[in-house]
Amino acid sequence: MDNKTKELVNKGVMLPLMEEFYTIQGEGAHTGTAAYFIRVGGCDVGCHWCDVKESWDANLHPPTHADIIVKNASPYKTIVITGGEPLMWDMQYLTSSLQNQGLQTHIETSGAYKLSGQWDWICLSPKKTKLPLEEIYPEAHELKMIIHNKSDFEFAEQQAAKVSDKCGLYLQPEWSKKEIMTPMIVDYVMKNPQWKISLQTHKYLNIP
Ligand SMILES: C[S@@+](CC[C@H](N)C(=O)[O-])C[C@H]1O[C@@H](n2cnc3c(N)ncnc32)[C@H](O)[C@@H]1O
Ligand SMILES: Nc1nc2[nH]cc(C(=O)O)c2c(=O)[nH]1
Ligand code: SF4
Ligand SMILES: [Mg+2]
Repeated sequence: MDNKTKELVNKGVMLPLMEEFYTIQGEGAHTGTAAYFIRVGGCDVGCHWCDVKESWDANLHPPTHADIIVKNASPYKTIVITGGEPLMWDMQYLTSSLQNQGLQTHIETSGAYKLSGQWDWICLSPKKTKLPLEEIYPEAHELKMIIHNKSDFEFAEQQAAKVSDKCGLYLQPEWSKKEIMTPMIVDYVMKNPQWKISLQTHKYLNIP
C-alpha cells in the first residue's frame, strides 16, 4: 500500500472493503428489516467460532474510497456497517457522509476499539477475548450476547449490568452450538424476561 493510501485509510476516507450486499437484517432488534450491509475487513478479537474469519486480515481487502461506498449505499435506507471489527477504523467520514444522504447508520461491533462515527443504532456484542472499552456501554442501543456454552449466560449478565436501562438485551445462540444452546436460551428468557432471543434468521432463510 502506498503512503497516500495509508494516510487516507488512517483518516477513514478509505476503508478495507470486504463486501457490500443488500439483504434482510437477520439478527437482533431490527430483524426482518431490509438493509444494505457494508463489511469492512480487519479484526484481531479472535472469536474461535467467528462466522467470517475471512474478514480478519485487512490486507486481503482492497482499500476503497468511502465516497464510492456511500454512492453504492445511496439507494437504500438502513445501512449496517459490520466486519471484521469496524471500530478498528475511523468511522467518522463514512457515517457522516451516509447521514448527509439521509441514510440510517447502524453498526455491529464488539466495542473493543475506540468508538468513532455518528450512529443511529449501535449493536454491541462483547467478547471475553477483548472486552469492550467502557465508553461504549452507555451508547449501546442493543446488547447482543453470543451463547456458545453455559458460562456465557453469566458473562451476558455481567455485560448487561454495564449498559443503559434503555438498551435492548438479546441472547443469540452460537451457530455451531445452536441445537444444544437454543433450548437453554428459550428456558433462560422465560425465566429472565428482560432478555429476548435473537436467531441468525438469515441463515435459516439461506440469504446473505
Ligand atoms: C461477524 S460479527 C462482526 C462485527 C463485530 N466484529 C462483532 O463481533 O460484533 C457480526 C455479529 O455476528 C455475531 N457472530 C459471529 N459469529 C457468530 C456465530 N458463529 N454464531 C452466532 N453469532 C455470531 C457477532 O457476535 C456479531 O454480533
Ligand atoms: N442478513 C444478515 N444479517 C446480519 N446481521 C449481522 C450480520 C453481520 O455479519 O454483522 C449479518 C449478516 O451477515 N447477514
Ligand atoms: S469480534 Fe466479530 S469479526 Fe471479530 S472474531 Fe469476533 S465475531 Fe468475528
Ligand atoms: Mg454475519
